Amino acid sequence: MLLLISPDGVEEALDCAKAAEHLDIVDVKKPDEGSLGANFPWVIREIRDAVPADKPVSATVGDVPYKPGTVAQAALGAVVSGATYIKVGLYGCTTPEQGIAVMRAVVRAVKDHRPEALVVASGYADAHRIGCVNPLALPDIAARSGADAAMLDTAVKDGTRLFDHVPPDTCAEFVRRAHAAGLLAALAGSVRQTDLGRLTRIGTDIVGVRGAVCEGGDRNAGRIRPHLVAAFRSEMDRHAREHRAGVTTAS
Ligand SMILES: O=C[C@H](O)COP(=O)(O)O
Repeated sequence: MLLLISPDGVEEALDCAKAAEHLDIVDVKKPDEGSLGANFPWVIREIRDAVPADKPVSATVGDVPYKPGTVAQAALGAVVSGATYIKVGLYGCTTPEQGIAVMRAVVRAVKDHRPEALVVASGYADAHRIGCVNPLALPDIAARSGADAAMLDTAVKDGTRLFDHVPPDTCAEFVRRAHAAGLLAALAGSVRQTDLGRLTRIGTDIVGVRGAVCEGGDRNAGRIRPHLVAAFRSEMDRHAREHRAGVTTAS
């Protein structure tokens, strides 16, 4: 399982760089503009320059509306600025068809510019609270639009968590559908160390976190700390070892 960490700007990205050996992807976002809030192109560029070259930089394009043209332009901005994972939160899409229309436009915009960049179609575990497309529709949306990964995060960061909205069995079905379509499966949403056993067992490819590696577990007031990133990775590694050895723990 790969570890994706979401700093809110250049300063936190520098702290991520100090913990680079413990993480796999640095994800640029602007949390005060939403769960998948988009940051400025110059911030993506600065962060690309600040983190080791062998660590991919991801950028969120935003909690986007059902406006394929607008979103395709934003996605191009992210890839031109140096991101090689482009994440789109389908916030304003109420049907799979709308999600596919947005994601097809994004895939074309991104891959015309940089064919090897990975496009991530993200839905929301708490979709029922915001009226957007059902979480289990994401793998099909991603596959039919030519994206590379399907993801779930939470839209409302109020302390509720991924498994509060999409139970582990349903997350397992999400992962199964993504893998059946040849996609990566990414899961996030106030994930804690105690969730890592289940995320490992269901075959999650990428886990995305912010709050769990911030001081006090606070994604808004706390800052990302390198030692918390190291501790989180260590717990991931422990679960991976136990999974390989066939050990099942309670969490
Ligand atoms: O993409 C990952 C998100 O930033 C997760 O943030 P969170 O762990 O604070 O919910």
